[in-house]
Amino acid sequence: MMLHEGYWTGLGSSIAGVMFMWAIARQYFPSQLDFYLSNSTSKLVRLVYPYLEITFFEYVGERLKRSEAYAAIEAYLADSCSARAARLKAEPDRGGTDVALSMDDFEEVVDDFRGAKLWWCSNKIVSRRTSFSFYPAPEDRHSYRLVFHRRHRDLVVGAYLRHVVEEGKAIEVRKRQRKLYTNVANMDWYERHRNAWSHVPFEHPATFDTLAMDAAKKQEIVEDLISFSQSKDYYKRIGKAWKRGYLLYGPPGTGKSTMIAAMANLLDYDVYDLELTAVKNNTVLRQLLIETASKSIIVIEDIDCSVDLSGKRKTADEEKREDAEEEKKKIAAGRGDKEESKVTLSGLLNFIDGIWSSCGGEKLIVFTTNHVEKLDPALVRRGRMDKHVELSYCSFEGFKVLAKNYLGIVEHPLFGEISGLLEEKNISPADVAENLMLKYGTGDGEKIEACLENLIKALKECKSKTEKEAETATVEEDEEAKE
Ligand SMILES: Nc1ncnc2c1ncn2[C@@H]1O[C@H](COP(=O)(O)OP(=O)(O)OP(=O)(O)O)[C@@H](O)[C@H]1O
Repeated sequence: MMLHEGYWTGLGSSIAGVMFMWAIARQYFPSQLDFYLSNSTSKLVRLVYPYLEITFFEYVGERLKRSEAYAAIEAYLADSCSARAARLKAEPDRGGTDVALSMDDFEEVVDDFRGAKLWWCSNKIVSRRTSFSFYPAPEDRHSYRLVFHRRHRDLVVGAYLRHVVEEGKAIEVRKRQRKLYTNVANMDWYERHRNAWSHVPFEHPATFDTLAMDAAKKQEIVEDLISFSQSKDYYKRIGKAWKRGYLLYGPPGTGKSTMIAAMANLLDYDVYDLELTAVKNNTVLRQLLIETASKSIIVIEDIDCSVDLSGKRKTADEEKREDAEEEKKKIAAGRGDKEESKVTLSGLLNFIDGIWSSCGGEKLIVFTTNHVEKLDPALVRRGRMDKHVELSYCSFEGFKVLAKNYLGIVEHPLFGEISGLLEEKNISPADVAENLMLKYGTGDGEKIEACLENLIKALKECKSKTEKEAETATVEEDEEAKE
């Protein structure tokens, strides 16, 4: 049927009339109209589409921080549902030594939870790229969308999401490549990453099994660490930050660093090796420590050599004021960055007691020293350093652990002589280990015997315990006399 020209003209002016009335109405009753329309539209949609959706974006807020919930969902879906996904993407994992599979963009998987069916979909909002850019635009927004029936709302919002995030976090911990962080980075790294910590994969093989020390003491430490790592609820209940301080002390080469590696391996923690002498002042120290993640050990080795242990304790505000004044003086004098470290004992104590409590949980802080007697009692009092562990010269029990590690033996005719010598002489486990390296002789039996003979020789050359004690006493007397 042909419509004549007059029809179109009439229709055009009617639409224009309706639009004019609509514009007038919106001007006088804007909110009432919007409410009425959206309400009736959503009622209609709900009637025919009984599903709800929740979207989890990768970056929240100012895009500064990756959402922890998103990361946990990603790990959960990669582990539990990706087997069912048709399209997967592969990325290098564990420092590039492995391949990690996860859901590809715009892929869907179905999950089952207590009889409820849930659909997950991975989305990406691709941002516009300028024609001359070769790089992926940083504004690409990744998200996961969860779709479920309205009747499962309470189950999903309560138990299911908790289950996904908890499972996801546990998977992340299991699969992550642990890291050894250091703050002694070059300025290049700092400029590029704006992060004071640089890191390498943490791959130290030490375990408590291979550590030479008294078996009962070792057992006590292992139990203490495990109980700490399982005490989240306990710390919450008593209102204390989930942290524990360890002080490891003893002569050089007795296994303090080795024990820290064994602790990290036991608990699956990262290690932050904090070189205090490279920290400019207390403000930088605070920043560094705030940037440490949970499930980690913060290590300050040779604490007696790293911080000025003299001086009275100051409050955090006094510390900040002093740092600012120091900075001003430096600028006025036109001095560069290569300054001596200005970290003070009170800066360290303020951190352990104060800000420490508010920056994430599950952290161990470990101090090591060869001279426990030099430490300020305030630094190592219980509550700050909860556990004091002495690592000492090699006992026969310790030697047997090393003989098993290095030579693969638990008995030998020379053990008797070695046991007698170890009772008389002071030798560090590091020196024992050095002598047990299979580098002498030919056949296995001959090599082992050569190692043990070598150790006996080294032990005979060591000073006896009484000689050593007398020597230490004389040095201390001389130092006192000088003072
Ligand atoms: N108790 C021990 N059990 C097993 N191996 C040990 C032990 N003590 C030392 N070693 C061996 O000696 C080496 C040096 O030990 P480590 O660095 O742990 O000693 P340390 O007490 O930290 O020394 P320092 O005070 O000089 O830093 C280690 O690599 C390890 O092979």
